[in-house]
Amino acid sequence: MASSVTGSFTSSTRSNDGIPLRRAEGLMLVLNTPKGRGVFASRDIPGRTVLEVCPVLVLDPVENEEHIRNTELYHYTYNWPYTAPNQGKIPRKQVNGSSKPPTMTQAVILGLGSMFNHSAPNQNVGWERDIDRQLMTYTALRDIKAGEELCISYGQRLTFKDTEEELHSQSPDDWTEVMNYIDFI
Ligand SMILES: C[S@@+](CC[C@H](N)C(=O)[O-])C[C@H]1O[C@@H](n2cnc3c(N)ncnc32)[C@H](O)[C@@H]1O
Repeated sequence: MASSVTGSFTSSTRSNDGIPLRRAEGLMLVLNTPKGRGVFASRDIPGRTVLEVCPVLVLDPVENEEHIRNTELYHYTYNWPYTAPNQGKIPRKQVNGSSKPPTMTQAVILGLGSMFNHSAPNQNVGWERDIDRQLMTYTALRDIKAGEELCISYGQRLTFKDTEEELHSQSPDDWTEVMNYIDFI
């Protein structure tokens, strides 16, 4: 990390106009689950609780394709709509030789957002992008009991073997059902 951060604050950093960042009480990181690390509830969490508001690092699409895609970090990124900086300026190179400016890229979610594992049958956390402010908000989709893992859905194209694959037959046939949960928040 660049070492330009110092202990001093400018007048603008004392402003009250900032974005409130939140992390709910009762979240814990468990290190050795079958999915690697995971986020669990250490107490009951009511449905609709905002679990975390996470700042986002939006990646340059070319850097993402040429570099990040070949690293472990790629498994932690989310699809993110891309707007070139400086109104209409396109990245220094196009993605995969395409003649069109990219409209999508990937983003790294800072904070706990990158620790939520995937569960198709037991998704209990929804996420919502705030494109303009480069934030991701995670919300409990239902009441969550102490001891439950907090899981999002990564969708259907996974880049790893899902430890819950055998449970998929019990997941909703109709994915609009899952979208309905998400509308609930
Ligand atoms: C965003 S990270 C989640 C945190 C990760 N478990 C860790 O320890 O850093 C995504 C990675 O977690 C693992 N993972 C998440 N959900 C999984 C699942 N249902 N089955 C197996 N592995 C899973 C995969 O290795 C995946 O690439």
